[in-house]
Amino acid sequence: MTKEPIITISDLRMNYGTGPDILKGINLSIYPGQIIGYIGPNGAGKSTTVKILLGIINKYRGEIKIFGKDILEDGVEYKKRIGYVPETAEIYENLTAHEYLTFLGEIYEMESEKASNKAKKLMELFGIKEHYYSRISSYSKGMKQKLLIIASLIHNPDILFLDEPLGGLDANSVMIFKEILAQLAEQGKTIFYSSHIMEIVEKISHRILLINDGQIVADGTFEELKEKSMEGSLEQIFNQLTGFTKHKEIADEFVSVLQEV
Ligand SMILES: Nc1ncnc2c1ncn2[C@@H]1O[C@H](COP(=O)(O)OP(=O)(O)OP(=O)(O)O)[C@@H](O)[C@H]1O
Repeated sequence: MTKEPIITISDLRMNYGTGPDILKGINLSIYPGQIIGYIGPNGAGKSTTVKILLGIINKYRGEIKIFGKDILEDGVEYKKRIGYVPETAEIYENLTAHEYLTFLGEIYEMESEKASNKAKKLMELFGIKEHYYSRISSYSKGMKQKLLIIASLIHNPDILFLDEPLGGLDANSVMIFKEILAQLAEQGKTIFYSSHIMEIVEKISHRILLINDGQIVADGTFEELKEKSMEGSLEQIFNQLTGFTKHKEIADEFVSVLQEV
């Protein structure tokens, strides 16, 4: 790979104050123009990694460089070039989409009118333009998700962090969004895609990272992981690498407990 990495993570370790390390020495170089599928079991450390990269958590050990600069030294500058769809949305329900998106645009130093026009166009393309002046509290789940996606992209960021971004989206919208991601990657944007939906991660990712118990245990293209593990699907690779073989046993027991009086 001839390009310079856009994100470099060196020996990243962190804990939440008490107990053992949640991240146990992560080393990664991420290159522009790639969709990175970031997967792992519940509690493995995915959201923690993303929150560190976003600067939300800054008590960590190791070094992180984004756009070539240590993020602890770069302050807010690098954040202007980053977009984020969080796992749980903290949308300001009492605002309208118009208010929310123009407010965000202004934070990103866009002209208010330009931000508003762009927001309206993007809402139209997602089929929700007629709700532009409605309060977000009146939106359906999928509509809120579309709004979050627009909010993460309105300033045309170079790196996009997506945490389970498809929640509530209908099949047609999923198709549009997957195509948008592919085109953004082609333009050289970097997309960090964290999800539990293995079929989608398998299809869209140029590179898959599997974190288990705070460590990266697999790193490669889907084809590379498949070859190494001798498994056919990403779901099976995930089961194998996380040492999980008991789904039937646990389900049997769960159903049998339900039948107890
Ligand atoms: N604010 C917090 N305080 C203490 N421990 C936390 C906090 N947030 C997360 N943890 C712990 O850190 C570990 C990693 O959590 P994290 O949210 O990064 O996992 P994840 O891989 O994103 O999981 P999921 O797939 O369930 O979203 C878990 O053991 C969790 O209990």
